[in-house]
Amino acid sequence: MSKTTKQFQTEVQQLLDLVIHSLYSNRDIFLRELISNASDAIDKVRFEAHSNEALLEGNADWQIRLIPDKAAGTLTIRDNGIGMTAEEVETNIGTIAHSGTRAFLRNIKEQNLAEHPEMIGQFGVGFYASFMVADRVTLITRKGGDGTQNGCRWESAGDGSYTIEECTKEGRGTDIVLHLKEEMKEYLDEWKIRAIVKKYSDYVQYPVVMDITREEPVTGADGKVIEGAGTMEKTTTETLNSMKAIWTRPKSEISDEEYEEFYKHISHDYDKPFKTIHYAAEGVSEFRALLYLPAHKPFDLFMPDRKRGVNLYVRRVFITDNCEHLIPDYLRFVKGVVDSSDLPLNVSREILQEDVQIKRIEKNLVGKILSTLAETKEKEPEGYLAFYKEFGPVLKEGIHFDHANRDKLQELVLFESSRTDAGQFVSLKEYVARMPEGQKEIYYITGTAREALEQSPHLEIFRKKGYEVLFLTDPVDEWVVQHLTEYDGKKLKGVDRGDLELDTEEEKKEKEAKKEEAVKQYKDLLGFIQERLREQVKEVRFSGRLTDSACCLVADDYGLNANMERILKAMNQAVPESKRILELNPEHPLLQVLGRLYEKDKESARLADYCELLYDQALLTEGSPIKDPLRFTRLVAELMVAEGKELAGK
Ligand SMILES: Nc1ncnc2c1ncn2[C@@H]1O[C@H](COP(=O)(O)OP(=O)(O)OP(=O)(O)O)[C@@H](O)[C@H]1O
Repeated sequence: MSKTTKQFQTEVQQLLDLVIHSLYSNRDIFLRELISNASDAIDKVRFEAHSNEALLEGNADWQIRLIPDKAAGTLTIRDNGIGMTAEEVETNIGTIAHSGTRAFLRNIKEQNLAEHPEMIGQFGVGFYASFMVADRVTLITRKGGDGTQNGCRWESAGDGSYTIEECTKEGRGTDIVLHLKEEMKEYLDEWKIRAIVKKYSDYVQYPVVMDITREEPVTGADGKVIEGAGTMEKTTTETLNSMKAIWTRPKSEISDEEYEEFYKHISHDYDKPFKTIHYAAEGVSEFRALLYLPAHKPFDLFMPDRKRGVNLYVRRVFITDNCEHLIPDYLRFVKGVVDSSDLPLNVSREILQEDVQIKRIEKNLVGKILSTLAETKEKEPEGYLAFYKEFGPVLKEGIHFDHANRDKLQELVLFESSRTDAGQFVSLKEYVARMPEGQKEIYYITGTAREALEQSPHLEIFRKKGYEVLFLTDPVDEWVVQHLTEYDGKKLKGVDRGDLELDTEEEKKEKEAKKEEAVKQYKDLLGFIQERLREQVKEVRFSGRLTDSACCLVADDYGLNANMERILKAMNQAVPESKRILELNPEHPLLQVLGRLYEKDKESARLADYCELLYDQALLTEGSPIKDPLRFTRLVAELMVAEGKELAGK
């Protein structure tokens, strides 16, 4: 392959522009990113060499070497990791594979990145961070096991294009040569480099080395200083990091700053973590875990191709960052490291899928995370609330998927309610504790937004009775309530489904009497409305839940409610045919008008129109779309005109 010039994928260039122009608040991190890539590359070759020793080329002296060259103005980061083929360079460096990340980048333009660098930090600028300090970057790499002539040289000035060509390269691995910008030459300074490595990469488990040259007194063959002989330059290779995997150290010896830096290293988050969980499990399964609960949700929390957050190590050797069964999906926001003493080093990724040790570890991690959350909720309610606002919708998925931990999870979930202010939450325990006497069930309403739910006619009777209703506005809530059907011996009941057990015996009798009276009076009318709306509803009946509104739609106990219908449609799923019940308020004046019209002329077109309007009204008040908005507005307009004419005639 001769030297070719190629264009970056649009989003890569966009990312580069963002890095160059917006991310100047902490340039030092470029070195952390490159050392971290080098360390990942060594992890990979070390792991793959278990099944293919040829990759090693006889060199297992793992090392990341930093080479500052003041004369050339370059800083080189050299590793003897896995290296890349030319194709890999093109896909890894020239493109962004994740569609979610691409979409995010497209949208990020409008944000003020200079003020919110954490937005971009969320997915890690990785290699591109080089361009914060360099105006040209050369990458020379060769894949382990390939011949020395199969190297690849890539170069770019970060201005939209790059060149790529083949080259020879002696050692396996990758050199990143940063041609430092004039004002970035401080990164050639030994002390600056030392300080950055110590701060950001101390725990990297391979030696980060650098040649250090010092003026020293001349010594003789016996190593003794020769008096009066002056000084000479002496170069020694020094390891700059302690290489102590932070998770293997005792908790008492680790400072908050160290925990924080490690979190930032693995998560690319700019913020501190919300909670750090560090422990050693002993017994059936032996492992150490260092887990973090982030403070803010990443942009890709709901994207299917997001990265997993917990890396698996076996006795300090990295195995995978993609172990599916290490942590359940509903805790996918957790970041960290698990280091097992039980698994074999050459465990294959396929075996991991089925491994009983992994299942044990998962069970233990989940238990620890949930108990930490429970403790936090108890001791730091405000902190927990802030965390819950970020991750509550994900945590709630556990109620649906994690049967074994449902009891614990139901203590962790929070909901807004008719008694909380917007943005404030209540737990099920608190709800039950403040239930007024006489209330037997826990009530909730599902929908898309609190503002809409507050207006719902379904709440009227609950307001009157002083019963609190939980507002379930996350799409996942519909699934949550399918599994969370009871709490503390009390049934959870949707206010928009089935019959409600709200009244005392006396109230019931009174209401029944009223209903009977209404049925007697409007029996034929009820039948007539039902007939007119045969296509739309299953039944028309009088309501016990309305006090102010004229009508509403309710689902039967197992039918689809309006919210579920909306969610399924939004997911492009087939919505099963399910008609609901139209409930009418027997005391509403509208019913009397309909009654009079019916008596006067059953065949009247206006009566038929009113039936339709009634149904549309019920749909609109619950926030559902009506089938024919044009016809609806025409009917309302006609009504207004008729009213006008009547007025004129008076
Ligand atoms: N020193 C290296 N040796 C081998 N491969 C590398 C090296 N540096 C980068 N790569 C490859 O390039 C890819 C992109 O690197 P980049 O730093 O941009 O992102 P990343 O490391 O995958 O993601 P993140 O920085 O978010 O962890 C890496 O996934 C890796 O495959």
